[in-house]
Amino acid sequence: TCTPKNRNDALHPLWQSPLTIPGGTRQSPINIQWRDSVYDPVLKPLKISYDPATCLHIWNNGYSFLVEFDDSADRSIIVGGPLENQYRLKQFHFHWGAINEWGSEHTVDSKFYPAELHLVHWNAVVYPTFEEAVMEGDGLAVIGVFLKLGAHHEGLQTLVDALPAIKHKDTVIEFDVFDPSCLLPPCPDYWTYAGSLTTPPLTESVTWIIKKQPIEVDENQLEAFRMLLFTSDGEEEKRMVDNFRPLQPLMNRTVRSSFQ
Ligand SMILES: C[C@H](CNC(=O)c1ccc(S(N)(=O)=O)cc1)Cn1ccc2ccccc21
Ligand SMILES: [Zn+2]
Repeated sequence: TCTPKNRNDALHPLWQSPLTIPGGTRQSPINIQWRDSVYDPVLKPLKISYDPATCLHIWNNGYSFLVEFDDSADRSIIVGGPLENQYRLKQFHFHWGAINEWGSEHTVDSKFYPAELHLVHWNAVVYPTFEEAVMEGDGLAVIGVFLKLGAHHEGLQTLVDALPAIKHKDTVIEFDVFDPSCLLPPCPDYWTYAGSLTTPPLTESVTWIIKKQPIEVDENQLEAFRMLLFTSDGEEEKRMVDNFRPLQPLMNRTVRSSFQ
């Protein structure tokens, strides 16, 4: 079998794209080594205000399932934390594993969680469109929330109940009211670092805000994620699992914490 001359040339099976961006210096995800993170007293609390009525639809895009929001005005926004401007919520989605041993994109002290939620926001103060913000260093802000196996999560169940209707790639259903705040842990503590999108185009445009405290979901809810398919209706079925990118080198970056 022909193996790439080095791992960097390996193609990731899921995305048929290089595992590393040539010249990439701020790629995501990364391992967060708790003891190496630096408390920054200048970091403000993150202020989150979402309008549940901005929710549009939930769909399977062949990588994950995502809930999209009306981002034509400043109705669902985050501000503060490490951010200079306010950022508008565009969508949220998840990454998960085939089994509970792995599935998250970021790790904490090399520990994987079974899944990770990403709430994707863009800097509409500075950039006219999301597409342009995707290409800029301060264009996006993504809140990462770890999911751990535990109690049933009421708020998540609303999403889980919709999944059978979007089993196949490119299926979508109306989703008119949902407040993503119910998916956030109560603890305000977070880590933050400069990174990238974890799927193509892998642009280095994301200020990552990773919540320290995970939310708890139960086994049935994780299994519901795993019944989704990467494939379209009529194609040979491929279960949507392990849709996370491998860890990327920290390089010359410091992870800051909002807590001591
Ligand atoms: C990026 C955009 C599609 N991707 C995303 O929006 C996205 C958002 C968050 C993450 S994560 N997992 O890091 O939170 C990953 C991908 C399409 N798009 C817009 C402009 C554009 C230009 C070239 C190719 C695709 C393009
Ligand atoms: Zn993601």
